[in-house]
Amino acid sequence: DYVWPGPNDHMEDLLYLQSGFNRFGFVDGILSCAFGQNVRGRQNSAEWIRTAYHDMSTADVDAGTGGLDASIMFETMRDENKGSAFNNTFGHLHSFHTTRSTGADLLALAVVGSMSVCGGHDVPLRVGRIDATEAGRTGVPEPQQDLETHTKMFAMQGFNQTEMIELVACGHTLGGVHHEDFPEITGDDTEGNVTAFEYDDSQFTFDNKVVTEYLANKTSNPLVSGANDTMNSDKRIFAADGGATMRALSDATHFQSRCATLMARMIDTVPSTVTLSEPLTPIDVKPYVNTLALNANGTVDFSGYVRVHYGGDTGRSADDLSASITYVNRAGKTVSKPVQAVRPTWRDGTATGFGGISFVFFEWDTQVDAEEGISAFNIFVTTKSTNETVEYDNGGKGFPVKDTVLFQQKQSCQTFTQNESGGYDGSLTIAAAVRDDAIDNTSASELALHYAMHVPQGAVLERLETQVEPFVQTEQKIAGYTLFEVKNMAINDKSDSTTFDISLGGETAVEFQKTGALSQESCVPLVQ
Ligand code: HEM
Repeated sequence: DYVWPGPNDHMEDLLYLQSGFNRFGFVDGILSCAFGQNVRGRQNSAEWIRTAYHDMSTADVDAGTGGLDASIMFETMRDENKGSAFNNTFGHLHSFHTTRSTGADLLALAVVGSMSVCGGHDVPLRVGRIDATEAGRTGVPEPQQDLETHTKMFAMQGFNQTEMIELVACGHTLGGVHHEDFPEITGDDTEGNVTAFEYDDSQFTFDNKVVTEYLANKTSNPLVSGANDTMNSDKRIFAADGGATMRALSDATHFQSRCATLMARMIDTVPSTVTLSEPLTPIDVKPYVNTLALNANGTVDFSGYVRVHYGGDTGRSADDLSASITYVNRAGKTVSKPVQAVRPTWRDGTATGFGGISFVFFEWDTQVDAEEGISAFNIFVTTKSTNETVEYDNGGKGFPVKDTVLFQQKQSCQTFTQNESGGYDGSLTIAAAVRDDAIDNTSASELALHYAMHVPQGAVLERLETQVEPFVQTEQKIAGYTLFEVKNMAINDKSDSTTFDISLGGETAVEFQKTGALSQESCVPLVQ
C-alpha cells in the first residue's frame, strides 16, 4: 500500500493534476489534440508521440541498450530525425524537468497525455527512467528503406511483424508529413504545409481511419499513396502479412486496445539498467505540506492541503466531503484538536487529470508550538450526508513531519541582474531554522544545501547537477531554533526555476523545495 511521502509523488501530480486547483499544467502543450500554439502545420500531440518513437526506436532489446532514455535530444541533427518536432517537444518538457521527473519519464507522460487528449485508451504510466547523457546509436526507420530492413529494425526494438504493423498504424493515426521536411514524399516544400495521414481532420483524433481508409483504397496517407513508391513505407508495412493485421485493426475496439498496449510497450522499452515502477494510480488521500516554518511570534506555521480522490469508483462526491487533521507532537502525543481544512473557492477546490481522474482539495493553516514541536499528522475525511468519518493514518504511523530543520521561505529569495554580456547573473539566499538540540548533536557545519543546478549540455534539457553548499550560522535565535543561511549564492540563468534539498548530518531534512516560488521575492527578515 502507498505510504506518504512516496518517491513518485511528483510524477503522480504531473499525471493527475492538469486543470483546476493546484494544477501542474502539463496539459498546456496539448490543450486539444490539434493544438500547436497556432503554428501552421504543428500538432503537438503528434510531435510528442513521434518524438517518443524516435527516441525508443534505437533500442537494442537483446543488448539491453537504448529505448526511452531521452537520448533523442542529442540526436536532432541526424537525417533520420528531420524536423523541429524533437526540439519543440523537449521545449515543452523543459519546465517540468526536475530531480523527480526525468526527461525520459516526461516523454513517457507526453505519450500518455497525448493518447488521453486525442481520445485513445488510457496508457498506464510507469516511472523511473534515466536520461542519457549523450547520443545513442543511429537506426530510426526511414521511409526509403525496404520492408526487410524495417522488419529487422522493429525486431531489434522488440516488436514482431504484427506488432510492427500495429505500432505504425497506431502512430500514423495522428499528424502527417511536413512538406518542408519531406518534399521527396509530398512533391512540395512549402513551409507549414502538411499532408495528413487521414482525411477530414481525422488526424486530430486517435481513431482507426488510417486503417479503414487504407483498406478502402482511399487514403490520404502519403506513406501509402505517395507518387514516389520508394518512399511508401506504410504501404509495404501494412501489406507485410497480406493485410491480416490491418483487417483486424479495422475493428475500432481492437485498434484502441492494441494501440494502448503497444504505446505502453513503446514507452516501457528502457535500458536494462532501468527498473520501472508499477503503473501510477491516483493516490486516494494525499497531503501536501506547503509551509513548515518559524514565524516572528516564535511558533511554527504549518499549512498544506489534503487532496481527496472523488468520483469514478471511489463512491465519493466532492460536495459531500469535509476534511480535518490532527497532529502529534515531537514526543508522539496527539496535541491538537482537529484542525478544520477548508475547501478553497479558487476553481471550486477541485482538479482533474489525464484519464478523467478528479480530486477535491481542503486547505489547512495552523500554528504549532515550537517547544512541543510536531512529528506527524493524521487526516480525517467526513461524508457530510452520513456524518461518517474515516481516519487516514498513512499505514499506522501518521504522515511524518520533521521539525528539526525548517525551510524559511519568507527569509529566502532569488534575484537576477543583467550582466555586461547581456545575460543574467542570479543570486540565491536560502534560510533555514535549525532546532538547537539538533545542533548540539551534530556539528552545525553539517547543514548543507543540495541545489539542483541546471548545466547546459548542448541539448534542450540541461543536465541537473547537485551543488552542495554549507550553511552559515547567524546570530539570530528564536523559540529554541537558530537561523542559518546560504547567502547570495551565485546561480546561472538556466537555474531560475529548480529545486533543492537541505541535509543535516548527512540526512535529508527538507526535500524538493522549488526555487520558482522565490522569484522576485526579497528576503524578509524574521523580526520578533
Ligand atoms: C517504419 C517506420 C516508420 C517510418 C518510416 C515513419 C515515417 C514517418 C514520416 C516520414 C513522418 C513525417 C514526419 C514529419 O513530416 O514531421 C512520420 C510522422 C509521424 N510518425 Fe512515423 N514512421 C514510422 C513509424 C512510426 C511509429 C512506430 C510511430 C509511433 C508509434 C510513428 C509516429 C508518427 C507520428 C505521430 C507522426 C506525425 C508527426 C507530426 O504530424 O508532426 N511513426 N512518420
